[in-house]
Amino acid sequence: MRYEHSIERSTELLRAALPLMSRQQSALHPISYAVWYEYVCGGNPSLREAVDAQLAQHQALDEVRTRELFTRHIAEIDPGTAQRVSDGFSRVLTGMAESAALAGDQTARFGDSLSRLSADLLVEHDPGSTLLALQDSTRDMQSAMARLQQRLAESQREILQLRDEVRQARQDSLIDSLTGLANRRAFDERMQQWAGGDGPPHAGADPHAFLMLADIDHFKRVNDTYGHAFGDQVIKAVAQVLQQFMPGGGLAARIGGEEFALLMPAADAQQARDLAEQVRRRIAGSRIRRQGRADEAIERITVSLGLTRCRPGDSAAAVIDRADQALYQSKQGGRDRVTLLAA
Ligand SMILES: Nc1nc2c(ncn2[C@@H]2O[C@H](COP(=O)(O)OP(=O)(O)OP(=O)(O)O)[C@@H](O)[C@H]2O)c(=O)[nH]1
Repeated sequence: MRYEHSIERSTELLRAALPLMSRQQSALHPISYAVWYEYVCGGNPSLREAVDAQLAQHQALDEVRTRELFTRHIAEIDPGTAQRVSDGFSRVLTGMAESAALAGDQTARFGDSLSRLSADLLVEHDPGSTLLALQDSTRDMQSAMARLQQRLAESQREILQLRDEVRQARQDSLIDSLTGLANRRAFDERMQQWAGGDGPPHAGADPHAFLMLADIDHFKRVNDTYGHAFGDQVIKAVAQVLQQFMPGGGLAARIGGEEFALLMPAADAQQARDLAEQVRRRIAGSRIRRQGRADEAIERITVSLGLTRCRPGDSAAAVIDRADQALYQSKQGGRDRVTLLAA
């Protein structure tokens, strides 16, 4: 998801963020602004939860905590992007401060000239020339205000662009670059959301959530026999199958070198097992060919799968541990099989 806030919306967010920011112990700078902007816009649940927990203890955010929140929930992006965004905020805020100061000076000058003109009127100067001078001052004031408006509009555009960059970089940081599946961090976040009491992510549609772990069998041998590049090709092929079978509301992730997870809603254990069996069969039945060597026979690629139900009340770690035990049993039992460990 990308930020698509209108100028009006980002102004609203700016207005909402600034008072919250100023109540904290941290200085007002681009990093604290980013934290509070994310907080008020509501698109960053983990940040919101962390800030709310802090505020619930009536603790204002100090410098150290603010930077921690930024690093953990916003800047988990490459340092180059983080630096660019930070520089961008500095620029935008400095520009806004300069514009406001300019407008302030101009307003003060306007006030002075009004006082002078009213004094002139009182001492019977030529009223025509006084009115002309008044007209000039008003025109100056109008153009200062127009410049201010333009600067603010430019600043807002720049903020939107920077927000887009942060969101995009964060999005990228949740994707596994080899397969395009969710990565370990995205998987952990989703599991935490569920274990944190929000209910399974797909609870609205189906209260039954299952976790399936899959591990490619004898993958070291595949790498050793056909090379690392072919190993990568196998990983991608397995990922594609998981993606194909992922039910709506589920999450398919690559959580280790040759280990995958599928978080899925299913009506009951039988349905979850059927889906895992389909995944297993599809992979075992695939013919993955080496690029440029279409005729070469490759040994069958298989996966072992461990499946368990995610029960309300379970911690994320407990569910993963149970699925891991089920996977281990599949390996011990001869591989290329599904084991369901009842909760
Ligand atoms: N090509 C490739 N290989 C990887 C990647 N990540 C991990 N590996 C390899 O995956 C292999 C995993 O091997 P093991 O954990 O020993 O297990 P295995 O050979 O799959 O055997 P079982 O799991 O017991 O069936 C190691 O050789 C790693 O080097 C990757 O991104 N690409």
